[in-house]
Amino acid sequence: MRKSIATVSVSGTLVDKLEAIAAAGFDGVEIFEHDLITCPLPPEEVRRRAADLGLTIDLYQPFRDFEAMPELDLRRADRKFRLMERLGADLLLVCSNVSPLAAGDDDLAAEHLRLLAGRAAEHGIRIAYEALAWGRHVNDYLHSWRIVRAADHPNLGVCLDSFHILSRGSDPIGIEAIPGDKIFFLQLADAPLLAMDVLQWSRHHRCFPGQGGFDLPGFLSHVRAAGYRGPLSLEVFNDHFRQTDARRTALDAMRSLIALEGTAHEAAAPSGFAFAELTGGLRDLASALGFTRTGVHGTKPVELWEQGEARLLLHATGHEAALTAIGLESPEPTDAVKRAESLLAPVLPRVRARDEAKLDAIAAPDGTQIFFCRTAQPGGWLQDFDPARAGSQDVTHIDHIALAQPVHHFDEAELFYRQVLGLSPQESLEFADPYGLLRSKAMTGGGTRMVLNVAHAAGQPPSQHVALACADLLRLARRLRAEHPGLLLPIPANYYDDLEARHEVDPELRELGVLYDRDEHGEFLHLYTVTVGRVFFELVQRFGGYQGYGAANAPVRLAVQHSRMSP
Ligand SMILES: O=C(O)c1ccc(O)c(O)c1
Ligand SMILES: [Mg+2]
Repeated sequence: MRKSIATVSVSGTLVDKLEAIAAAGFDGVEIFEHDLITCPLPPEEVRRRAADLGLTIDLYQPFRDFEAMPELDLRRADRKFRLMERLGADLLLVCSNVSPLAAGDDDLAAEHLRLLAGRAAEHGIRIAYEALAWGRHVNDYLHSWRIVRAADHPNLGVCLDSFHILSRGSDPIGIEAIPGDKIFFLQLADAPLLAMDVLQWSRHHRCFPGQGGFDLPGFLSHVRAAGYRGPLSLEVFNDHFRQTDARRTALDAMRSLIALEGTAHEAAAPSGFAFAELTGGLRDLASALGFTRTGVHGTKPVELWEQGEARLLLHATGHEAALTAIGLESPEPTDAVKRAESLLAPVLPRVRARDEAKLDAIAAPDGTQIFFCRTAQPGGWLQDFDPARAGSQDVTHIDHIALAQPVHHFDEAELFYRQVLGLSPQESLEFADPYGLLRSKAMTGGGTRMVLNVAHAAGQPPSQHVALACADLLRLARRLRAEHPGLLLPIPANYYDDLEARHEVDPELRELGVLYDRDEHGEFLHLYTVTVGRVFFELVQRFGGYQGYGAANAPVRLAVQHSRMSP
């Protein structure tokens, strides 16, 4: 289907917006009135720019507070029709009246809309009537359809907007009863499931399909079943997207539509971590945690450090320590890359020596490289290392990797991990940091657990971490406390006073500085190393079916990390 987007969804001036939207591959735009009014170019010039960029102007909007007013005002409409002729737009969105002066009279609303459609027809223009979720009398899509049906004019149809329909909890199955050719326009937006005033929710928190909690695939299937043939158009009012780079937002918007349409290449979710790649000379830390250097890369200054199934690729270079790449176990790496490519993720060029294993990599939104590997396969990536097995077995595998995302790119990161990698978002959590509120969301599937955290600008502790699963965390903690004093993050006694008030726990937790959590499935022990550069390690042990990440203890970790950063 053709793909469009409302200019309100991206940042910049109208010309910036059109350029970014065209660059992302959209076919058309909805021009938001505010963007035109504030634009120095005459409508004819906007029309020419859009055409030069290969964009059609699919809709002009919004026309407000028209129907069922005490006095019919066609003068304002006439002016807008003339403007639309100059702009080359032939569809006007009329949203349901929010004025206290409007009458709750469907016959009058239908009569007014019929007259409006008649006047529009003289200009070759059609009217799409949209029920705003907060409309004074008309706030439900079936109500708007009843009025359109009663008005019975060929130039009048409905505009369906997924936000208005799903935010009110209306059942979208009713869409199938609307004739497809009476659905003049379709606007798509997702949103996080929030309990708040619906107008505020709509104007600030809409997001692209797949970034929120609505069932957009289900919604779209009803619209398709109705026989709608027009464009899929994104209309997203979002405080962050108004501020971020328009090209990046437009590309993300396009990615969300490709995923929603279901036309991306299919690939299975990764089944776990093959490796974590880190720069900045973390050898001493790895060694203290019981990792052994088991290989050296044939051609690159990279060492393989292993323990159980946990593998670290360590660069010796002296940059600030940072996590630069993640290897994911993928049943079919070629499919994974094809899916990523079809969803517009940047595929990274790899320079490799002739006999090295082929590794396919893409870039995540924060620049982290993601490699798709089949470690067990003969000739897999491990062949590039000269192996010598040995070492301790306290750590069994990588449990999860947590990456801080800039606040403006959190939604983009969520969409990436969800659609490109096939992970499912878990509950969004918030916890107090001494200097901010931290948002965190786990993305999981097929044995892979990623945690995305919001990075704050002000004094945020470095926050990339690799969590290592341990067979016997207390044993490892005893050894680390004895042999490497200063390696583990100290935990305040007040934490244990509170913990012991809530649960009967082993007093050794306090001695060792081990943190504790539990959920309805099981228990969790964890602790943290001090931070080196941007990176720290977490050691975890899950008991029973514990599903979480110790988020309840995150405020304690953050406070300790902050106190260590200050002089
Ligand atoms: O928030 C609004 O006013 C508004 C305007 C036009 C729309 O299409 C819409 O969905 C909301
Ligand atoms: Mg709308």
